[in-house]
Amino acid sequence: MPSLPQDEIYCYGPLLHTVQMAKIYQDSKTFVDMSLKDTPDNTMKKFNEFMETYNQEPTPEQVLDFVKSSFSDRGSEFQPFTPPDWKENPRFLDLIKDPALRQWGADLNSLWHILGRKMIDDVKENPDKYSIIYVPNHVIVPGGRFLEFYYWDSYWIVRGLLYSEMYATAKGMLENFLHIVNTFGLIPNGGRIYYSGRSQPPLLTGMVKSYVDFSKDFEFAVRNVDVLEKEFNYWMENHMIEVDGHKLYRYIEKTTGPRPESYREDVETAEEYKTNEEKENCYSELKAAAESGMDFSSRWFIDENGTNEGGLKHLKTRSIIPVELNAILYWNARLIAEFYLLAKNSVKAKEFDDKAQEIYEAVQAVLWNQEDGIWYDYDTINKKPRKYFVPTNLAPLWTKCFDLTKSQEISDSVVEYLVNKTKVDEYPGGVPNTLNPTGEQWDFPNVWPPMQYILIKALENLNTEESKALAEKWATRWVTSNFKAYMDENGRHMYEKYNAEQFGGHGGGGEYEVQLGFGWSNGVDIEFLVQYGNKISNSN
Ligand SMILES: OC[C@H]1O[C@H](O[C@H]2O[C@H](CO)[C@@H](O)[C@H](O)[C@H]2O)[C@H](O)[C@@H](O)[C@@H]1O
Repeated sequence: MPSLPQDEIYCYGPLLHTVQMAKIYQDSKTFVDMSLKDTPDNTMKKFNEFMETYNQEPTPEQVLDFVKSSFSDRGSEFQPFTPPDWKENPRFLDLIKDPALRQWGADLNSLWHILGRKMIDDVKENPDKYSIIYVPNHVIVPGGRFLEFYYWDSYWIVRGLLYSEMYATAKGMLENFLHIVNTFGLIPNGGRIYYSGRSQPPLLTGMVKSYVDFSKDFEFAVRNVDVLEKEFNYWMENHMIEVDGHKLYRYIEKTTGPRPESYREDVETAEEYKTNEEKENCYSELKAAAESGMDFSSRWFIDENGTNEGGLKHLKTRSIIPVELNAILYWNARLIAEFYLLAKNSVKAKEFDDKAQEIYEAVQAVLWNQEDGIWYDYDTINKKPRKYFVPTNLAPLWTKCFDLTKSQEISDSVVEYLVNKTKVDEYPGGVPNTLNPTGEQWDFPNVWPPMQYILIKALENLNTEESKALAEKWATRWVTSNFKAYMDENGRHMYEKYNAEQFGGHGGGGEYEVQLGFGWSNGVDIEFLVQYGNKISNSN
């Protein structure tokens, strides 16, 4: 990622440190989302004078005055906007049998209005004054404090848009991502420059596949396959780790300093470390966890005994090989091969089929656990599988990174794992992200929409009687529980995360309040309403 003039305001440096450590906003993200009233240079000059005036020790009130005089409120980079291809009655609504659920489907479709964002022209003309990354087309965002695009969220948002027949909006978002790969060489975690040192689970190729499947616009894949290859290579070149001669991939981030959007929180987490090196190490683990999308979770803890107990000081994200990242990269390679074949480039198609095969073999050799009949993350410090439940243990089934001829055998062990060994089928509000109640947002009892999606698709892909029955049961439970939460007396809300222990409850915990909106929740519910809505009734 090239360096930008506004980096020293939004990404590192004394101004960022002074403002974030003054605790003038409850949510650290508020400040880094504000736009500049003047150029970065002039703002830095003004800041240096301000610090001199107050002997380098301004009070929080003085810092707040400085921020108010130098920055515009967050959100000022957008203009009111309705996606032009929005339709009131997309055909998917006809597939929903229950009238109350059908009305909810219509409400979900209407939420694309509220989540649509278009940048004002000034962002393109004066990008130095903004932390937002300029993109040519409008986007659908997650919602709440998340005013910009998020990489992996967009996979479920794009699928929801496609069911809503908003092909132009979906295609525009894909073009934005392709533009970003061409400009930055990677897709940042989210649409802000302070996110650009890390990515998120690489689902652009999967989004292109979804778009092509729905629209039959095969030319789009043919035209852009080289950009998808470029993104794939970014992951190959920056995330590889070898285990027993196999190349696998993990989450890792290489910039220095705390996460700008959670600066104070990260400084406090690193407080117990004395040396700069230890602190930087801690920041790197936090940022690598953010790259995974699961920030934060005991999934990334390795304590002194090699277990997942402890807290953020035990984060060892970079030393854990995550099942889903490897399963997704396998899928990317397969899809890129498919697109090269469409482009009649059989040499490239073969190259990517070979890459897929290589990842497949590594996943089977290192992550598959024959004893339990499931895949596990791998701990490279203690050289052992991490035998903890995470929905992503099933990700190879979602991306078809498994031997399809062994479906029944795998289905037997996977269903046994879910129903009897981990008992994750027993929760009324969905399958929790882990079984470890740490208070972190990606731990028990929180249930996350993308994970319900991965689990249900995994079971569907096994295509056995038992796995299909469980998939239908979980999809029904998910839809009806989310509907109950939506109809709650506190208002009509879609939440970013839900609660395994409560049918109709919503999630909490972690470093920010539960957010409303919400992009991926809407996308996942729309897809399950499409698939199972002819059977589900609100009284199920
Ligand atoms: O500001 C804290 C963190 O917020 C984001 O993470 C969470 O929200 C994202 C948007 O829905 C989602 O993609 C991610 O999985 C959530 O954990 C952000 O992505 C983090 O990088 C950021 O530090």
